[in-house]
Amino acid sequence: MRIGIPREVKNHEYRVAITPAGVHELVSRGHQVFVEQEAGAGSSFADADYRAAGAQILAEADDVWAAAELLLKVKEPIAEEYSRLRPDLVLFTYLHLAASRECTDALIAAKTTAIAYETVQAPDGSLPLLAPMSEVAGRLAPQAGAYHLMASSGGRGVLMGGVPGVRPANVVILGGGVAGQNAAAMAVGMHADVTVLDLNVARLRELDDRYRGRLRTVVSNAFEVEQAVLGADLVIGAVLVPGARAPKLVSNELVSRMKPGSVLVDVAIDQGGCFEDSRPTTHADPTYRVHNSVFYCVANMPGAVPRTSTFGLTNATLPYVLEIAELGWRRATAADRALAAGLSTHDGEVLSTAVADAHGYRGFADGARVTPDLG
Ligand SMILES: NC(=O)C1=CN([C@@H]2O[C@H](COP(=O)(O)OP(=O)(O)OC[C@H]3O[C@@H](n4cnc5c(N)ncnc54)[C@H](O)[C@@H]3O)[C@@H](O)[C@H]2O)C=CC1
Ligand SMILES: CC(=O)C(=O)O
Ligand SMILES: [Mg+2]
Repeated sequence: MRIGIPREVKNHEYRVAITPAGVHELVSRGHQVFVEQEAGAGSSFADADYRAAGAQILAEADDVWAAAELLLKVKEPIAEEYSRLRPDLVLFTYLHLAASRECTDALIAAKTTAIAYETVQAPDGSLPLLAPMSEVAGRLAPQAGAYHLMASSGGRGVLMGGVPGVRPANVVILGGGVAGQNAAAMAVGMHADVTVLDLNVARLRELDDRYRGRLRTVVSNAFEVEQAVLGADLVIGAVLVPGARAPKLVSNELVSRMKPGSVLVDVAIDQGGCFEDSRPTTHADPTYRVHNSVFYCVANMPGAVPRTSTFGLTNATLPYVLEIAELGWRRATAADRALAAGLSTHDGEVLSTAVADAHGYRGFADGARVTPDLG
């Protein structure tokens, strides 16, 4: 199969969809790989590294897209890329379509077959292609929060770990899944006072067992979220309902009663965000104020640590890329239900219930296809 790897174009996105080792694996199995010039530069991979692994380097993004039967990306296509979408292309990338009607409609209009990394779902319910980036974003969240808690960054002027004789920062993590657990690990490591809220008691039990009193676990409901948020210096939003828009757990009114200079990091922003006032920001301009609090809502947090993230991403995606390359998307999704769960659009139709629901597309019944009215 012909596989294309363009350079990412989103703001401060330095990841690339595959490492040279991944290219080597594909080429050694007889596939052709086309990499855009400098695509790996942000992750410290030179064109020569890809060439040595067997890739052909192409100067123009247009040529990479045109050469590809299967196009691997990191982030969803953005407006300047929509014209390159086409019906005989399989696009495999993070899509977050429930949060973007514009991108959904672009894929539908172009009749592209799109498979979303973040909804590939293993039989146990886990999300193997979201997990590595949730690990990265979760580990970054206390780091970003700690930075913005500094008075010099507009925050409350609280040091995460305090000092002997002075209280540490109060850190509240909403959602104890992959991102939440990784955020907790770092926040505990920084000696903060950490509380994790989740609906899933089994998750909280695991955390309680692992940390043996070094963090608190609380079942999530509106009352407990309010109590926790009012006491917090730093709130990290890390909830997920797979494929769907994130539930809004922190209202504008609640933020108005938070401590002045408190910081809210919304990791769940790529699914629409779990705070009422969340809107996506970029690494170039990551924060804004709501009442007296600082909101950080960067939708591609792992893009800031591209070298780590590109390895983590390729480790997870390569087995699925190989399935698609060897079998074609139809046979690959028929053979692997985890991969099939990632199918989002095909031939002008939405194949995901959660995405169709998020955009109110009419006539969608679970498992059926829907042709939205793009009117
Ligand atoms: N901003 C960024 O750069 C990145 C964002 N993400 C996002 O982070 C979010 C979390 O992802 P994962 O940790 O992998 O998901 P996960 O599925 O592992 O964990 C989500 C957790 O949220 C819990 N939850 C759902 N509703 C809740 C509620 N009302 N109250 C409390 N907990 C609730 C679930 O029980 C689950 O434990 C996703 O939206 C994902 O897309 C992931 C990577 C990068
Ligand atoms: C998961 C995702 O969207 C990201 O890593 O940017
Ligand atoms: Mg994202």
